[in-house]
Amino acid sequence: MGRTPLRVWATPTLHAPPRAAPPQVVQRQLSSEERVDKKDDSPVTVADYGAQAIVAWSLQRSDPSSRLSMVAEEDSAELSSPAGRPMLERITQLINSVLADAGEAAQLSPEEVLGLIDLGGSQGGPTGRHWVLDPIDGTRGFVGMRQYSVCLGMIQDGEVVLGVLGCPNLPQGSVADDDGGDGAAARCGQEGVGCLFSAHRGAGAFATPLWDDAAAPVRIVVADVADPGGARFMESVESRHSSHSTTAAVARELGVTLPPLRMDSQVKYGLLSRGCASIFMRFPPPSYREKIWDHAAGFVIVEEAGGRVTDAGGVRLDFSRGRYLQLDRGIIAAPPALHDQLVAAAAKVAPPAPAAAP
Ligand SMILES: Nc1ncnc2c1ncn2[C@@H]1O[C@H](COP(=O)(O)O)[C@@H](OP(=O)(O)O)[C@H]1O
Ligand SMILES: [Mg+2]
Ligand SMILES: [Mg+2]
Ligand SMILES: [Mg+2]
Repeated sequence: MGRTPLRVWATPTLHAPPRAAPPQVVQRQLSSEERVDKKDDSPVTVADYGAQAIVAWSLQRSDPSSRLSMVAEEDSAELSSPAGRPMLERITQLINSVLADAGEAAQLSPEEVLGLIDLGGSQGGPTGRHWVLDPIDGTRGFVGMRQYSVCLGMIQDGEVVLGVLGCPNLPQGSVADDDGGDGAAARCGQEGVGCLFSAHRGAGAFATPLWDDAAAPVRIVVADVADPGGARFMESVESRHSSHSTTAAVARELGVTLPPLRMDSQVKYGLLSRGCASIFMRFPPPSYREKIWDHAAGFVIVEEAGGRVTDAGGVRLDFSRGRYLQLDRGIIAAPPALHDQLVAAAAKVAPPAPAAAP
C-alpha cells in the first residue's frame, strides 16, 4: 500500500494540536440531519459513510490494477433514495474538503461516492485477499461524544494478516474510567490524545500517536497478569451490545475485584494490546450475529501483542466464513495466563445452550 488510508485524515499540518482534526470536528458538530437510524435500529452518520468512501477510494488508488474486495459495514441503500439525497450531498462535501485539505487534486461526485461505499459489499471468504472495514466502530459512542475507532483489517486466505485501528479520542498514556464517557469529550483534541494501533501478522503490534506522522511506532504487548485479583476487565458501554450482568458474573466467578472499564468500539482491543487492561468480554444477545468488521483489526493486534481472542468456548475466531463470525455465546480476549481461567468461569456462569433436539 503506497499510503495508509487512515492518514488521509491525519496529516500533521491538518491535525497539529490544539486544532481539532476533521473527524473530531464532525463528531462535535454532528447535527440531527447528519445521522439516521438503519433498519436494525442502529445509528449511521455522515462520518461512517464518508470514512467508508474515503478508505475505499484510497485502497483502490493504491492498487488500481487489481479488483478490490472489501467487506465493509455500510451500503448506499439509504443514500440512494430521494430522501437520502441531502445526506449524500453533505457526505460528498465532507469528503471533498478532506481531500482538498490533504492536498489531493481529486474531487468526487455524489454518484462516485455511492459507488465507493458499495465497494464494501464483498462476501469475503476462505480464499484470496479481502479488506475488512468498519468505517466508524462505536457509532453510538461517536454520536454520544465518547470513544470510537476506524478499523481496517486485511484477510489473506482466511487469516487476518493486517490490522489498523485509528482511535481519535483515546489517550496515548494511561486511561481513566471517564475516558469511556464524558472524559472523551473533555480531552478530545488535546495533546497526547489520539492513538493508532497496527499489526502485521508475524511482525508484532505497535502503537503510535495518531496525529504525528513523524513519531516512531512503539511495540506493545499485553499485560503479564495471571492473578485475576489484579486484572481489569473491559466491556461495551452499551448493555444492549453485551450483557453487563453476564460479564459481572463471570468476573465474580473468576475473582476479579476491580470494576469494569467501559469503552465503545475496538479501542478495547487496542487497550488490551497495550496492557491498559487485561480482559475483554463480550456477551451479545443470543440472536445477534457478530460481523467480521467489528473484530478483524483488533483480533490481529491482540494476537500480535501476545494475547488470545476466542469465543466463550475457547475457540479462536475464524474470519474465513464470510461477513459473519460463528461464535459460541460471545468473545473473550486476554493474555494466555488468564484466558483459560476465563473460559472456565464463563462455562460455569453462562454455559452453552443445550443442543436442539434432532
Ligand atoms: N444488539 C447488538 N448486540 C451486539 N452488538 C451490537 C448490537 N447492535 C449493534 N452491535 C454492534 O456493536 C458494535 C459496537 O460495539 P461496542 O459496544 O463494543 O462499542 C456496533 O458497531 P458499529 O458502531 O460499527 O455499528 C455494532 O456492530
Ligand atoms: Mg453500525
Ligand atoms: Mg462496528
Ligand atoms: Mg461501524
